[in-house]
Amino acid sequence: MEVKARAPGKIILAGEHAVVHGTTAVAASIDLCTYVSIRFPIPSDNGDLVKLQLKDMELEFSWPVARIKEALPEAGSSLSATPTSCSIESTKSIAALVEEQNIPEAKIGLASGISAFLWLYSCIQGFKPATVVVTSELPLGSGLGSSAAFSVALSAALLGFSDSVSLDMGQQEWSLFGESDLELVNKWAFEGEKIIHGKPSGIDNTVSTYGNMIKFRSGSLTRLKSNMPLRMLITNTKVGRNTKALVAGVSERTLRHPDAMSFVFNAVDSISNELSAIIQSPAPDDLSITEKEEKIEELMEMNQGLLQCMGVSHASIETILRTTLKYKLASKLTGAGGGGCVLTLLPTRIHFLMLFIYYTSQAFLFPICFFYSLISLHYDDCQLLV
Ligand SMILES: Nc1ncnc2c1ncn2[C@@H]1O[C@H](COP(=O)(O)OP(=O)(O)O)[C@@H](O)[C@H]1O
Ligand SMILES: C[C@@](O)(CCOP(=O)(O)O)CC(=O)O
Ligand SMILES: [Mg+2]
Repeated sequence: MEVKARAPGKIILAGEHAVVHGTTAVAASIDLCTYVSIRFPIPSDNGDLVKLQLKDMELEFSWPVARIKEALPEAGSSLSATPTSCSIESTKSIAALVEEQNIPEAKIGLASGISAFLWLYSCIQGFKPATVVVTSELPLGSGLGSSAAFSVALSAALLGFSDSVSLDMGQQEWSLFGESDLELVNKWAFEGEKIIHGKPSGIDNTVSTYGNMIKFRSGSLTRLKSNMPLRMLITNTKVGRNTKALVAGVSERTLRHPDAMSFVFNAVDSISNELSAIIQSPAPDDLSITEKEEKIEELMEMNQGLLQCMGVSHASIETILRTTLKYKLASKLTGAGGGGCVLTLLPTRIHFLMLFIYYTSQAFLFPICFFYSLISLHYDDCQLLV
């Protein structure tokens, strides 16, 4: 039997980085997903390998089950219903398992994803041979939460085979998890994110697990219901970066300037709360859509300024900001910054096609940019195909 899970990526409308330090952030899932399928060999296959195939990159990694068991005895003793953090000892053993695989130098960033795979796989499924296939519509390391979508889809697929989750195995369509199963998927995915990000806030795995739009603070989520159209253009600067290093950089700055940074984080908190209130305010209220959009644009600009204070902007991001400003459009980075993707609010006054023509006429942007056109927000939560 094969189980396939899918989980969406995300954008952060306000509050990235500050959310790691306990303030509020607002995120929405997008309709680009990561897919993970798992197949266990039938007895006649005589398989004794755990295989991980990253289809988009045409890469395959494999380990004899006995080798994983020898390196990670601790993992096999955990219960799938009890998410477990990877100890320092297991982190070292996993590093050795990953090193044995000779990952191509240009793809070395995958090491953390492969490490998360080894931990989640052996904790949830124990020491069994299997073939795990991963594909993704998300660009990796670009701020759209590929690490979280990977961790969520992987946890969901692995749990789909475990006794901890009760699913109707006769389904032919994508099926949704129940509320308590979603919570379990989210907790395991957070353990994966910890291996990839170092110190994640948990917002990315939470929005990927539950879908739609959420407000998130210190591990707890509030589901948001948007009462206005919200169109975002996503531009990928294609400048590679690593979330773990950027998050660590902000923490170091916070240690150097604790007072100043606490004001920055508090300002971000207010921005996120105001943004979520505007998005949720009932449609026929005092503010017209245009007034709401203008407020959101201003909040995005303010959030971007504070992200610059945290030291996570980049020349490529500033180029996009300048370009969109020419058309009186507000933008901010999304995710960890340092390159990656930029959000631009497309207010109802702007027709997307018009903007596309203007924007693409900026020929100098072509070598560095890639558009995702309009990505629809409010995508579903993680799902399973059995
Ligand atoms: N489909 C995938 N297969 C393997 N590893 C993945 C996949 N998606 C994400 N990852 C891991 O997550 C890392 C990118 O995560 P991160 O730096 O947090 O950026 P983002 O989450 O914004 O894409 C990759 O370098 C890789 O280690
Ligand atoms: C910077 C941060 O707020 C978001 C990181 O998102 P991404 O990995 O760049 O997609 C980190 C976190 O909240 O865990
Ligand atoms: Mg990430």
